[in-house]
Amino acid sequence: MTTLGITDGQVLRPDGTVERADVLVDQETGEILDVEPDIGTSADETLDASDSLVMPGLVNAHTHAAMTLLRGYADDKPLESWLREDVWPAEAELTPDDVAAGTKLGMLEMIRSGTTGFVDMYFEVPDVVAAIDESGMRARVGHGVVTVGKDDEAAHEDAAESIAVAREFDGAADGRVRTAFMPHSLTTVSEAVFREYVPRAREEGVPVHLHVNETRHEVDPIVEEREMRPVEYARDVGLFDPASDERDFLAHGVHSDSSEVETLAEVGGGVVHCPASNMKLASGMAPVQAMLDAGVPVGLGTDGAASNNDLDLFGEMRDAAMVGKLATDDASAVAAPDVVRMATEGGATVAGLPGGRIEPGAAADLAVVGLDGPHLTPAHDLVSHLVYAASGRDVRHTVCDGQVLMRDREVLTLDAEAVQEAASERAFDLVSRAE
Ligand SMILES: N[C@@H](CCSC[C@H]1O[C@@H](n2cnc3c(=O)[nH]cnc32)[C@H](O)[C@@H]1O)C(=O)O
Ligand SMILES: [Zn+2]
Repeated sequence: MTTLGITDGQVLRPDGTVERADVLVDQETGEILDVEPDIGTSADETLDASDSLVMPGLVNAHTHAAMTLLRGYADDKPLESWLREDVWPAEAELTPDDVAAGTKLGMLEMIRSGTTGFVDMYFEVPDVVAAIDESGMRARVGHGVVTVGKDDEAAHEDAAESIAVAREFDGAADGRVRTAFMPHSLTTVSEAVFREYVPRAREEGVPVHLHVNETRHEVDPIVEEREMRPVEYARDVGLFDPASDERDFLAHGVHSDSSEVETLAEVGGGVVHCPASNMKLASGMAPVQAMLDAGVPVGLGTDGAASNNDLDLFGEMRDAAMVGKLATDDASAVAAPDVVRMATEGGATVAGLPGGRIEPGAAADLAVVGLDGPHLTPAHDLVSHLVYAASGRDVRHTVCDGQVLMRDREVLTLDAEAVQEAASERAFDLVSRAE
């Protein structure tokens, strides 16, 4: 057994308390062995956590990692015109190598800011998986299906590809990669495709992940045509089935009404709250406190870097807390401890990934946050600091599956300079092809 010891830090425990302890990790199983004072120094490899907080690695439960290539390419527009006029034309030009380069850039940024696991909906999934394998991160990935504007044959091909990659790559990268069937949304994928392919996802034993209730524009046609709320329609086509072993989960849920919140709680449907993307595209604000109160599993996501515009989950935590209060006119809503839980354990639960808790037997997915900056002084309450004062730049070390991905702010698994250079070059080339 080779061990990793994270020494001399304070540790954020699953109940939200903080205690002085070392964390000892079995690097072969990737699990935490123990959390006790003074147990780390004799480990094979050590990480210094003095003046730092060891927290569960953050989980970005909804993103499109390769969209880093379109960061800052089209801003200040609502979702529908942003997608149709700018994003989709550029994405039509993407090559597998572009997607690999953009995904690596996204992972570099995520590792730098303490994220250890993510959910990725995109295309060229084999290349995405190869990049994840290299980075050492954990992810649930899928091929996003869009059928609007396609003939029947092309629509079926797209959906069949999503099922095929979900089957092929589940368990890849030593089990760090899991998969899902990922229809883009209830309005960009036809009813026929849902009815035919959701059962196939069930046969493969993979969950379904999609965008739901993101904008009013997406809700209205469903309510008008079907006289059902979107979550109800989703259930009608087979999603959020409590009898399924897999947890289906939706991104956004902005316009979910109280009946939909009830339903999601009842059936255990997960929600990924993406506050920055929802503010930037003026989509609205999800009823997050109501979801938490009802017992809906909630995680946090950045969405793609083109609608955020970064992948730093510390920013998401602050946004979630701030807008959660503003939207409900209640300063006690979406409180810091709940936000930290959403960004860690909540995201892991929603995405069905290990991690999110620092305790013996849990996956050793960890972020070590330096506390020595003036903006984190004095340390009255470290959970408060994580949400309201810290940023991803405060992260010193990142560990996933027991392996050190970043030591002293240097990413070990990806060559930062080469990744940034390749992504810039490909991004400029991509947009010039699209124009
Ligand atoms: N196979 C599909 C690709 C779908 S991938 C997932 C898609 O979600 C898009 N996307 C990114 N952010 C958002 C959002 O906030 N809402 C809805 N879609 C988004 C993204 O641009 C990408 O096209 C095709 O042939 O077009
Ligand atoms: Zn999205």
